[in-house]
Amino acid sequence: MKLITDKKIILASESPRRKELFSSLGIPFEVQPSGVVEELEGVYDPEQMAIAIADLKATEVFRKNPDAIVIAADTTVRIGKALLSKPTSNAQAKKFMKLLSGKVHNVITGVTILGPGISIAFAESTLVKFYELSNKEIDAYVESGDPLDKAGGYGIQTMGGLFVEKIQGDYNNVVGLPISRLYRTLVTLEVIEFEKEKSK
Ligand SMILES: Cc1cn([C@H]2C[C@H](O)[C@@H](COP(=O)(O)OP(=O)(O)OP(=O)(O)O)O2)c(=O)[nH]c1=O
Repeated sequence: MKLITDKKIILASESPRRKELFSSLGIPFEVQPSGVVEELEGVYDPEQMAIAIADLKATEVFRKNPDAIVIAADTTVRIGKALLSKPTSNAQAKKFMKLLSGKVHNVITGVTILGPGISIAFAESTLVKFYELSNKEIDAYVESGDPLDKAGGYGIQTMGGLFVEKIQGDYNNVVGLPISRLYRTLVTLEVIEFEKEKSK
């Protein structure tokens, strides 16, 4: 299958994982990180919050590129009533790991698509269950430096994947971009289409 587009597409993200996942569509795109400070006032549920932050990122880049289709995302981890974004220190990353140990959490990614006449957002949620973690393995994992650029303080695609007992939902959503749902949405919006096979 080959996908094509006649639009200028911008992924408003500095995340290498998002870039890699978006590349799987096989269409040309540019990367322009938004530089937005991810802070929001007010009370939001996790889905609303992930979408609101994705909106901020997409809006900032769309303002500078009003002819483009701009796609932004935000990932957050919810456990009980707590929302875990990226840990700001190793000490906080250890706290996050202790909270997640032996429990089920949600990984929620909000996605916003903006373009001329297009404004769409959705949130995708994946359930992840961690095994019970020992203090030794938490310390060893956190000292590796892996948690600091990742929501919830772990990477399912890196050694954090060793802690995962079960997952229910889209794996790529945990990595940071629900690419299958995004692909479907872009097809529905006619931003991307299938290249017709040339008749022989
Ligand atoms: C839970 C989890 C998150 N992550 C990453 C995905 C995101 O890059 C990051 C969540 O932070 P975000 O704030 O969503 O994204 P970002 O700051 O990295 O990039 P940008 O805002 O420019 O798009 O956590 C993993 O790589 N693996 C995981 O298992």
